[in-house]
Amino acid sequence: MADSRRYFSEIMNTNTIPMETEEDDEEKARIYKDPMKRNLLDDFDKTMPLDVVSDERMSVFLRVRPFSGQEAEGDENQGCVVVQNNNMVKANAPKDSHTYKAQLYGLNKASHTFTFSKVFPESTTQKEFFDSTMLKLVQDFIEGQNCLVFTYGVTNSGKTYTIQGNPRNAGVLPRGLDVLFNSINGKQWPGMDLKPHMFCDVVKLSPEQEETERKLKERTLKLNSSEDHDVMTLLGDDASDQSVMNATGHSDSSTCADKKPGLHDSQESLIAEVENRVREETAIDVTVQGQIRFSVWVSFAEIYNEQIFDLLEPLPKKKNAKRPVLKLSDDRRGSPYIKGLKEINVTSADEAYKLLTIGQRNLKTACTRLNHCSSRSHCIFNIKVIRVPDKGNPRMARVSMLSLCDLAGSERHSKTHTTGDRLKEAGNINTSLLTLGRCIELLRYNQQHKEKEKIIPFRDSRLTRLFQNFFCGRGKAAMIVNVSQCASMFDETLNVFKFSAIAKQVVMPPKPVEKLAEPRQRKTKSSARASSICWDPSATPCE
Ligand SMILES: Nc1ncnc2c1ncn2[C@@H]1O[C@H](COP(=O)(O)OP(=O)(O)OP(=O)(O)O)[C@@H](O)[C@H]1O
Repeated sequence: MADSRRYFSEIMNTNTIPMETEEDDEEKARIYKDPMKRNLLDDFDKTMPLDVVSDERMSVFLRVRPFSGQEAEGDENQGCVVVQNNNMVKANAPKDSHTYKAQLYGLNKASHTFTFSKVFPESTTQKEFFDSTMLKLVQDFIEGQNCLVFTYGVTNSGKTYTIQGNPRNAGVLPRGLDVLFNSINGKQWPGMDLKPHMFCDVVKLSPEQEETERKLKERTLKLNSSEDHDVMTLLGDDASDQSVMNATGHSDSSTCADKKPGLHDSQESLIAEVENRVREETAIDVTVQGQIRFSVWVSFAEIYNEQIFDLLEPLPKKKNAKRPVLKLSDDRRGSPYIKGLKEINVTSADEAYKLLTIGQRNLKTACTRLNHCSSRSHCIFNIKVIRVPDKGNPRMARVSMLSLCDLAGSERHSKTHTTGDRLKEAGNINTSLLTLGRCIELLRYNQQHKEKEKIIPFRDSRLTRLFQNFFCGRGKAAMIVNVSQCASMFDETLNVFKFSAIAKQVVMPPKPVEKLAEPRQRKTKSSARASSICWDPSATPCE
């Protein structure tokens, strides 16, 4: 407890640079100057029914990465991370670490033990990890629950491997997509006339709008590295030589090299990758839900330097052109969502996987252009399922969302990046992860001090605003903690352990009771959407 408090006071003092943006000003004006428009849900969130007894704690899973060949041969294997049993791990400070030196002065302990919902040793396969962590969440999601899964760990600890994996050894995201489509096979809603809207609403599209959606999907699926080629050609050879320094002061090129697009990437290689990937075969029985049809939509966003970008948006071809920045907005229930983020209807896991790969390639190219490494971004892949009663009124549809977030490396970049863009970047990563830490700490504090609750600073970063719903009863959250066993990263890894120890104590509040409302028709402002019908699906019973 004292340790975790010290950790938070310590990281509070790191060099962070909060960015004031136009959006922030608008936001403040909206919230503070116009009390009529103030989002009271924020105030209620801290008093939401936490007093209702709920024992469901946030699941926190630990995965230990095996040593790479190079690490195993070097001096990295010093028994720093020892798995004790299914739930417990011991962290032993190596002699060169700050932690070890601090314990000589009585400031710290050389060994710490941490418990988790489940600990996965280095021998765990991708399949075993998925079955024990995500499968149940995918089932909850298909049955209508909003779920968030996010990874936390230092750079190179295995976050992306765990979430995305590779075509031969898929991570939890492609496996989740496979399970979803294996389960709803033959039960899909025909057409694209029902589309998710805002956080979890649905709009009914006109035939013309449906056609527009179809063309948008076609265009997006055709996005490929021919555009990347143009970009790379424009940049010349310099682009592929760029490397970034990582937190340990070494060149990041080894981490980033495999993340940069090759000049030979093409639509053909993408098709081959999709066709040859190894698929997950599990299916969940959805017949218990009754006569339901399912419509699946996906989106892919990046938060970099506290700015949100659409990874399914083609990159501007001109060398100095900026990517469009997306804003956060609240729906009428106060649920934050990314305004203008493309949502694409998918009819198979392969289509969704293709979009995931296109988004990753976009990210890599953007990173190369902007001279930053993809591990400096938070990447959020959203899957939304609209569940429509088969023969009933489509107005009885409900939406649920599964959000998978690959967070930026949690090490303190400010230690090594002290100038210009790197400093701004480091500050922003620290700000969002620090805010996430503060939110989790205060969630836990409020649950233990109901008489003097504190306001949770969800609004202090884009990331925590997006996570807010899941932490406040409108969904479930699970955290995957990735650690490497390397002696050189021990101090940072210990901070990751301490962070997760706090997260594990957070109880997920029960879903707030929502009033039943009459389905309503609403005309949107935009003439393009003039015929859209929007209703509140979560307020109407499904069956
Ligand atoms: N469980 C594992 N088994 C085998 N290899 C792994 C495992 N976890 C990670 N790796 C390998 O370790 C390397 C680093 O993993 P990865 O890129 O997923 O780290 P990361 O935490 O996402 O890093 P960054 O924050 O820089 O994106 C990769 O080469 C990956 O293939």
